[in-house]
Amino acid sequence: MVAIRPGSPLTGSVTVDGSKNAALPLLAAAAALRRPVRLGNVPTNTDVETMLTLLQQGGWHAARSVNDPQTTLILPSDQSQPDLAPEVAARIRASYYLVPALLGACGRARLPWPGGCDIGARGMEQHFKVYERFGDRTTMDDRGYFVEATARDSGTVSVMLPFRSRGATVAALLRAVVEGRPLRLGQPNLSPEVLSVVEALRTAGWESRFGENTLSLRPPVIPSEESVSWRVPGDKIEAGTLACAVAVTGGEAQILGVRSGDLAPLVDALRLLGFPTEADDGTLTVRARGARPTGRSLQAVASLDPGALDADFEPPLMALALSLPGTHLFADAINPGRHGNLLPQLTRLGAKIHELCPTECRITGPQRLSGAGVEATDIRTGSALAIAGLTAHGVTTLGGLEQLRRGHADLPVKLHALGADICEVIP
Ligand SMILES: CC(=O)N[C@H]1[C@@H](OP(=O)(O)OP(=O)(O)OC[C@H]2O[C@@H](n3ccc(=O)[nH]c3=O)[C@H](O)[C@@H]2O)O[C@H](CO)[C@@H](O)[C@@H]1O
Ligand SMILES: C=C(OP(=O)(O)O)C(=O)O
Repeated sequence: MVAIRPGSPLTGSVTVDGSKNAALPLLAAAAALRRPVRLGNVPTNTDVETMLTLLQQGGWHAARSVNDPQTTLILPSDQSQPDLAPEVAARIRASYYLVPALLGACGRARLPWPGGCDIGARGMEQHFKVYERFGDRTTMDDRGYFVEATARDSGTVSVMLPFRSRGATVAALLRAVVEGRPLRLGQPNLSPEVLSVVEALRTAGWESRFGENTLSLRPPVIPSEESVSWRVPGDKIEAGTLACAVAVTGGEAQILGVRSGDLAPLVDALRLLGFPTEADDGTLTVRARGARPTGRSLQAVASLDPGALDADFEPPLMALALSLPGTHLFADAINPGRHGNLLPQLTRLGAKIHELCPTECRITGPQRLSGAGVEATDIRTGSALAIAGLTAHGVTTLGGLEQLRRGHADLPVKLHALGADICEVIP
């Protein structure tokens, strides 16, 4: 566990890791492509390490470069095998991204129900609808699901998603890649993580177009087996978390290595609250020293719509808002169990939170928090508690670091580098 105490304002600069949630589908895309892929800026958090283990189990060569451990080489499978160790695959949500690659390599995929953050019912019936549109047979039981490729057609596959699921969008893209078929996808998820996959496929010769309501993909005119190089974008959520930590302490810092466009809703939120914030040329600058909170009401509503607030920004913003004047609204109906994880932990620090319903709450600040023992019950609950601990009077001990490390290789180290009073303690 780590112990956190309030201290001086966070200052300096720090570089974020590659994004876990972009790295996971890019690794699966590399496996689906059946060409050598050199992927740079691959973070070392445990979910990504789990994904690399799964690729190796499936027969792919997936290894970090000795000279540059952030670069991973993924080579096509010659000895594929579709039955990945269920206890490993069940650790992460993103094991479901491997279905298309396994279908391409073995014609079938058997996986356990996905794990990952325990933040409410997390269905995947839209993935199965996607596979069925490609002619695959799907079966499921208590332990997991089985997908089998049956059809060998070549025309365009059209799929209309009922909502903008990131997982189902990636499933459709990668299934089209494996089958070499054009895809027309209605109501796609257009998050930066999905667009990173689209961009990567373009470098491999796939044509793609998208507007707000449709995403289309076409195979390369001349297929190639040459290697391609991709790069995982910087982690927007890690950057946003660090920005909230800087703001809560009244500090001033530069957070490097993240694309400015990925941060627009977070930057808007910080500015609305009164923190001068710029995102330019891969650098997020937060100047909270001497900043006057506006007292304006933040409405942090998680959404899957293009350009809207990513659900994973909501917890760090909630931790920040507790220290600010005004009445602020928070909602995450995408992950219906998130508040059930986060709110009781913040309450242990003395936060007064008015729950409007299980997925919506109102906070009126500023509130004075007191240090206590808390638990990272999911990745973003962990990072929000680290932020809250920076202002809570006394010592906050944060346990459950294995959850935090699933998404961030070393968030406490980065906070320490900015001057936070945070250290690892043996319980
Ligand atoms: C690995 C990864 O990138 N995880 C992110 C991804 O999760 P996740 O992979 O769950 O995201 P999706 O966009 O696919 O799904 C969002 C929600 O829709 C529901 N759903 C989805 C598909 C389906 O077939 N049926 C169904 O019911 C689930 O309740 C799910 O929680 O997006 C969430 C919301 O932006 C983020 O909080 C997670 O950090
Ligand atoms: C919810 C998250 O991850 P996962 O979907 O992998 O559980 C997350 O990254 O915050």
